[in-house]
Amino acid sequence: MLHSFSLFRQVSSLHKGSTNFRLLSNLQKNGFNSSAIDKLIPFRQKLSTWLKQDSSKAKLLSFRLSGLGLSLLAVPTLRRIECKSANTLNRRAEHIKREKLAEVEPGLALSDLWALMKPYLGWFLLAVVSAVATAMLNVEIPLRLGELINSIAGIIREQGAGHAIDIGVIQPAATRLVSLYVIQAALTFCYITFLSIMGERMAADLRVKLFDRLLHLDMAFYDAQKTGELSSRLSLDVHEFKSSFKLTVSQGLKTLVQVAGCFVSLIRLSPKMTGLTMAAVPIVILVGSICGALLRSLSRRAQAQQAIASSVADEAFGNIRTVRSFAMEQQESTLFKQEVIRGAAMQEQLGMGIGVFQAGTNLFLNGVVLGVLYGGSQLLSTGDMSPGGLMSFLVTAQTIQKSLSQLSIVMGTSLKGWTAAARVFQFANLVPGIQNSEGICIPHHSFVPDIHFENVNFVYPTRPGHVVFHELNLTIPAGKVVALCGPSGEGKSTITSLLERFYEPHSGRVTLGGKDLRELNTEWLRSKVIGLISQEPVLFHTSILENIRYGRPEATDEEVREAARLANADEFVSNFPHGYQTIVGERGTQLSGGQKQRVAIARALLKSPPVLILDEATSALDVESERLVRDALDRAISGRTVLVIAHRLSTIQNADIICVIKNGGVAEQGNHRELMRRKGLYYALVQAQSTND
Ligand SMILES: Nc1ncnc2c1ncn2[C@@H]1O[C@H](COP(=O)(O)OP(=O)(O)OP(=O)(O)O)[C@@H](O)[C@H]1O
Repeated sequence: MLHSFSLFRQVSSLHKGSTNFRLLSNLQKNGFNSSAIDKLIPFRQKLSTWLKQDSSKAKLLSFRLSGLGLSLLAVPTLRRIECKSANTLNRRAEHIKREKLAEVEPGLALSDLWALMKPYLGWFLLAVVSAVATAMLNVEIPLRLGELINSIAGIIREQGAGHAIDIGVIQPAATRLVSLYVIQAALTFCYITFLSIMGERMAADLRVKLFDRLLHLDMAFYDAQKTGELSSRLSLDVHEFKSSFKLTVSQGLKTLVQVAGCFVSLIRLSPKMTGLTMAAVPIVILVGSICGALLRSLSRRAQAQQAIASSVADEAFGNIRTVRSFAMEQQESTLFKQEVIRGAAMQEQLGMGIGVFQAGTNLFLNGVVLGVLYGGSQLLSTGDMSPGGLMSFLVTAQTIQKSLSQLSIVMGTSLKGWTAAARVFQFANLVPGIQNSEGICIPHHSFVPDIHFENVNFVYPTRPGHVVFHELNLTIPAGKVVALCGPSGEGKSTITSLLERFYEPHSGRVTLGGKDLRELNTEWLRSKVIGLISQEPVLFHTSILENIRYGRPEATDEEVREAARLANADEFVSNFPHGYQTIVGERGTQLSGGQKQRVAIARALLKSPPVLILDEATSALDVESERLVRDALDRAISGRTVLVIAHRLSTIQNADIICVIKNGGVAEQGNHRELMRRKGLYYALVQAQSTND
């Protein structure tokens, strides 16, 4: 208890946004659990953020409570499902759910929307004009209809019943009406087409902008995001925004103009009846806004639930080999089913809620129409209104009724679209901390690729409580092979990430060729200087040829073959029926582990980088495969500055320098013979490994 209290006091003394490396490093060395520190720091930061944002949190809370009426309906159904699946992987789903519900919806800046629409303003104006004109015609048509009925009624009155109507007399009114219908059809075509063009182009722009931005964001961003979430923003959210934009502008604008125009028409037709009809409006607005709030809350929770089901599926597909090898298909399927049923139950309730709302609204508004009919017949009998006038009043009132129910759907959809756009722009507006194209490229002739880590302090942004490096100093001389070894989780891979500038040191610096990495052009650094051969070779779903060429698209087929020959890959690739054109699956399925590694080595060799990082494979290869890979690697490293992460110490005995990484720094260094003589950490590691072997 005292221990925890002292830990909390020490952690609480950290300033927000800063990392006290000495303190954290001491806490870790003294046995404090880093995950406990991790938990406390965000807690402290969350608390202060909560206090700062209290007003918006309060709003959110009241919004959630407003959904209580309908969420009560959901409880019994969900309980039943929960009981059935209590012994499945619920905790994973619970975790995802907590994350989803804790997400605060981002806001949308109008300037972002404006920037997106600006290139298509011409289409937008044409669409708006056509939609408004269509709406005005919708107002005008009932009046013209009334005019036609009045002229027919006039003829019948003049001629008496039983005579055929002289078409010539009603022709002008009929022609006007037909022309209006034709114009209305043409205008409808125009606004739908213009909005379609604009919506599709804006959605394409948004997708491209978002994808481009995501590709350039820092690694720290990816540490905190799920890839499924990113693709959902690229596809679903953009789609939602596009559809709702089109609907809002076309139907929303049209209905608003229609309601306003129809209202004016009603007053012109009969101010008295308009006054009576309008008495119903406040009731509609009040009931509409209460139901709207309830439905919005339910809709948000239903959407979050759907996202949970998608996350479960994404994880299962992404880790399909693990799922298979632990025979967890049934459990994964049950978990997915449980989340899908839960989502479906919520969607059903939402559907039911919308049904109740719309049925009630229709019933009420139809009652209003009956009232109008009753009032109208009274006015008809006193001669205060013509039959055509009553007909126009009824059609106009019904147009308003339809428009209002249309408007409530449009509002729901535009809210969804607004939220979706906000979510897209939330990522599209992020600025990468590490800019790719800024900085210098050292000319080839004066470039000596020696690397220095000088007093580097580092924590991962997603784990601010865990110090990875405290005052790390490490030198990798040009043209030498430096191997990193040490216990697991001590930071060997992190050194390579800092060298590739995936992350920035908190303090201290990393230099290459005498220049701080921050001064160098990152694109040049990654594409021309550093080559990486990682533990898990990553292949794309394309031909072997294109996989090797990845990173140097301008390389000729012959250069690709030459790289494959050096990497001992040419022979097995040529033996495939389609040779270099063989398509490999997303994760290089249909290639063996050793073959994948040799393709990855060929890819790195094609770049011919002066600095090579080798994250040695831990996966066991058979003797022949290992010999081929090792042979390829020996060729790959000759004449280069090489940083090797060694998992099996037997592979690094010939390295020029071996560094043991421990406790946030280099604990020991020298060549194999020196370190064995010293009988220190390296010696102990070698002993431990040979005992295990
Ligand atoms: N992306 C990340 N975000 C947060 N913490 C990370 C991340 N990657 C690694 N870590 C943490 O940083 C520490 C160093 O990890 P690193 O992968 O560099 O160790 P390593 O020595 O290469 O381990 P191994 O030998 O097991 O591969 C570990 O405690 C790890 O949990």
